[in-house]
Amino acid sequence: MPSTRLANLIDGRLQAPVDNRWLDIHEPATGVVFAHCPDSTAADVDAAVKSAQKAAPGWASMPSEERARLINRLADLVEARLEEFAALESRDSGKPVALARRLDIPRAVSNLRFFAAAIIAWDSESHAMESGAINYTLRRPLGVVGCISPWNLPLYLFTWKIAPALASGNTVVAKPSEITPCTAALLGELSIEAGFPPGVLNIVQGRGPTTGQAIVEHPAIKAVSFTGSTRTGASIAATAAPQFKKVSLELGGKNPAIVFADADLSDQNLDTIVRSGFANQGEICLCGSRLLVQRSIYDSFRERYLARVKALRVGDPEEASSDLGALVSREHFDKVMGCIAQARDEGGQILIGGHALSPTGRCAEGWFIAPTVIDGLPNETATNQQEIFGPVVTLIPFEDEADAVAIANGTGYGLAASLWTTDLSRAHRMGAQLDFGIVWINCWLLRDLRTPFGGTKQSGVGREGGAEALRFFTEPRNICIRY
Ligand SMILES: NC(=O)C1=CN([C@@H]2O[C@H](COP(=O)(O)OP(=O)(O)OC[C@H]3O[C@@H](n4cnc5c(N)ncnc54)[C@H](O)[C@@H]3O)[C@@H](O)[C@H]2O)C=CC1
Ligand SMILES: O=C(O)/C=C/C=C(\O)C(=O)O
Repeated sequence: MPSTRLANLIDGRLQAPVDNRWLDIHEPATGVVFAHCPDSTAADVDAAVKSAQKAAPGWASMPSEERARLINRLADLVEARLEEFAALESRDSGKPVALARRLDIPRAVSNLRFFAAAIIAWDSESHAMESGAINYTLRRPLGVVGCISPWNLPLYLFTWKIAPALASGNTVVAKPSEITPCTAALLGELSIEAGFPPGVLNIVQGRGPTTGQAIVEHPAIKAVSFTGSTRTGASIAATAAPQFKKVSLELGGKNPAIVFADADLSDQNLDTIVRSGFANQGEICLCGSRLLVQRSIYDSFRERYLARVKALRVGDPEEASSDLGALVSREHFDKVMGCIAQARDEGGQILIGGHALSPTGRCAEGWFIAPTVIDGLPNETATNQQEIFGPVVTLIPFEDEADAVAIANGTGYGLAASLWTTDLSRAHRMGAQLDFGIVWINCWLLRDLRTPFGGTKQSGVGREGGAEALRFFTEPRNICIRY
């Protein structure tokens, strides 16, 4: 298949970057370049912002039912081409096509439909004063907003940002990751077919420090919604603060999965615990990369857990039988292999995996790593403190509830914890004590799009999802009427 050139979507038209410079897009499963993406500059961003500014008044004053209709139309178009999107997402990111078909693309469709419905159902607050006045809150769109998304769940997270931004009446300048730009580019094409007015949704492809930075810096961008690394989140916050821009930052995690001796360790629950560590090659900020197990069941649990991890099949993402595919890039593969080497240096015992894999055939040169489980490292080690973002899980024993809370909270991150217990009182107690934005009890990644989504500490600032996202993308105005 000849390699293709992706385009920017600016002012309702597919355009090449002003400087005509392009980035190579690799297929992680083979290491081969299969597409080229615009290496856009500040000039492309500026053109997108100007178009978004022009479109803003019309889009903001359009009835929300009409905005919702267009967003639903886009969802229908994505759904109609689900297979094509899933194949492209898999090729671009290395994830199994089965996962993209089951999770990524359906969730992208749900994101669009959810916020199309949410904006119609959204109501405004009012506060009556006994002294004879009534207040109500108007929520106005911010104007032009920036949405910057990462490579691990490309279309899933891209739509998670643009859907609430558009539904609440903002015009958007969005940038997907330069590592996985393909599905956002296809979505951009479909937005033209759906009938979005020019300038409402602009997609500028390119690198973080250039294109991304230009979006964050642009004075006409009123807010930035970002998902990605903690380091980049800090840089975005530093750029945005002097301009008093709103920021929503969804950053890294070092999440605990906590298994008590009284947990229901059915096959189904064990499968979920394994999935929480290794889904999407461990490249999800919510993955339970620290597996805390009560000491009284440590040995028996470890045996059953390892048997299941051993059964995971790593291979060609195109094969329906592959549970894990390739890591997203050579650079990320090197980072994860470096983390495994560091764990060895710290005295960790590799129970399983710990090495790269070379599937035969077309994937021989791909960036595959065997699911890896490491034992024997205290919580304070770098391995247990740094986000690895790969198929690597550490096992950590704990004595009792207080010990589990101390170890779980003993990290600079605070995104998501999962807790496995049949003791309901313990579940409530720990739910209140765990310093994480999300606590899953006897489940993992069970998502209700109405709930607040985000983390504490270095995992970010603000919440996405449901009304939280609509609040972020709007400015409240208090109207007070005396009668
Ligand atoms: N929490 C999460 O969901 C994610 C965490 N990560 C973590 O980050 C590590 C590095 O991965 P990267 O791809 O380098 O993540 P990154 O945070 O640099 O990239 C995420 C997005 O931000 C953009 N970006 C980068 N620098 C920017 C800047 N100065 N201004 C504006 N936008 C900018 C990128 O182009 C991309 O679209 C991973 O190993 C992983 O640990 C990566 C992706 C997602
Ligand atoms: O909204 C979700 O269900 C998942 C979000 C995941 C991330 O933000 C991530 O992995 O970066």
